[in-house]
Amino acid sequence: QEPPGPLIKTEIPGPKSKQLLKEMMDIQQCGSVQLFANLEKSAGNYFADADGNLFLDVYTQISSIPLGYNHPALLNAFRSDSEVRALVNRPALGVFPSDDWPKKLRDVLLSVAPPGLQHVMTMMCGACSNENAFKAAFILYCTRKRGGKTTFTDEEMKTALLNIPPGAPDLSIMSFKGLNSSGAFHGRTFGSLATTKSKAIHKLDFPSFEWPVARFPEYKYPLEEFRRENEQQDKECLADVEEQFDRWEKKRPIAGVIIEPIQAEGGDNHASPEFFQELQKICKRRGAALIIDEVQTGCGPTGKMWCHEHFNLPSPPDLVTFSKKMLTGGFYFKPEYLSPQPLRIFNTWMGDPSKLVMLEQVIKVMKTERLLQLVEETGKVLKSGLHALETEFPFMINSVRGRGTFLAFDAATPELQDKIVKTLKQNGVLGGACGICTIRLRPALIFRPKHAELFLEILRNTLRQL
Ligand SMILES: Cc1ncc(COP(=O)(O)O)c(CNc2csc(C(=O)O)c2)c1O
Repeated sequence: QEPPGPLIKTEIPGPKSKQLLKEMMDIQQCGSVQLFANLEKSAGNYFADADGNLFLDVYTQISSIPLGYNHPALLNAFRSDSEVRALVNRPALGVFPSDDWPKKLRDVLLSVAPPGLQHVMTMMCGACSNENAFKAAFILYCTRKRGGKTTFTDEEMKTALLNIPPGAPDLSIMSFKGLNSSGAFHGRTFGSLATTKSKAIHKLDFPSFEWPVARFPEYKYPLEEFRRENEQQDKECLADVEEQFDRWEKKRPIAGVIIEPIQAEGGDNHASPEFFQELQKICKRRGAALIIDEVQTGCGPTGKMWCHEHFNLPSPPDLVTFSKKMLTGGFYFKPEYLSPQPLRIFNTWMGDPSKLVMLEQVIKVMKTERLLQLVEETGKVLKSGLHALETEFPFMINSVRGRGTFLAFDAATPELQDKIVKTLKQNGVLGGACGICTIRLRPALIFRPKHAELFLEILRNTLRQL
């Protein structure tokens, strides 16, 4: 049962969180921990911390809990004997999946596949999903280079083990970053990290690949007042994509392009449907895979199951990666991206059947409670409220933007961004920051208009306080 509203009893973080943090710092570097949760008292849209404080949560564990805390459908997900067994007998899915696994993949994951895609691989997390989507892109690129042959020369076999061409070919994946903004986030494992362009601290001290980066559009808001400038952004960025393909053709050919439908770490940077439609045409013409990273935007927060559905692409993306609210990692893909041989896209677990038991419930609740419609309805209340606040506090916040409840606004300075997030927390709201000065909203799919009104009231009081 959700509480009627936030309740802050202590300074934030409170004494128990501070004590627990001290204990944990003796075990690992956990300076990123903000609060310790009391999972028994957390309910719906409310996060309870170890000190008895209750927060309205509009950040939801970095945008990864679809139905809020302790949803009954999830608490009851492991009632039957078969569900418990899926929990306790974790299989190596690439070798000994249980006999209900093909049906689970069809009934759960393929039932919500992006339009036009009928293949899916489960994986462990967002980075793992992107790593293996890259591998699928490289396999197809090289198979095509061999004229469709699926055998390897002795030289390829030998040099692959030495990490040198031709066995380990000098190819690349292109990612995106605006000229003056923080850029893509695709994960922190080595391949995905090579395409991550949001913060230096994610990458310092780690060897990486020198791969191409194209410009991501940087729009002015409100969109309707800057149509011409923003169309010019699209034009320049698409020209940059073409130029990168030309420039890297000799040096390190681009086998794939990865892009978020909204750059969700880089500062909620948006691009138009026209930009994505043109990008897809360029990828087709250049023989590069288009990989849409829906790890943070996927599973409904923009009002559609998949954010790229807003772009009306003439054909499906080649691969779509997911994690977070989908509770399992993985990627959907076109049939040509099926590896010709087994054991090339592989790891011990290849995902986790118990997560599909939970996802099945999430999808059921999304349907029965019409949560995509609720996201649209709540998003309208939230967005118009944010527009009212940017009018009331024009020197503090600006550039309200987003789809569904996947909304954001900019603070006038990075310092003010930090103060707003900190003061919101002290006032009982867990929010999130991203990019250089953006405040991002990532509520659960069960966030209702009443929660939006409450959030807006607390945000208004916070801005008046600063
Ligand atoms: C668009 C997108 N693609 C891939 C990832 C990586 O997912 P994980 O590896 O963290 O599951 C993420 C993860 N998001 C994320 C937010 S903060 C963060 C971090 O590691 O600091 C990671 C993502 O937003």
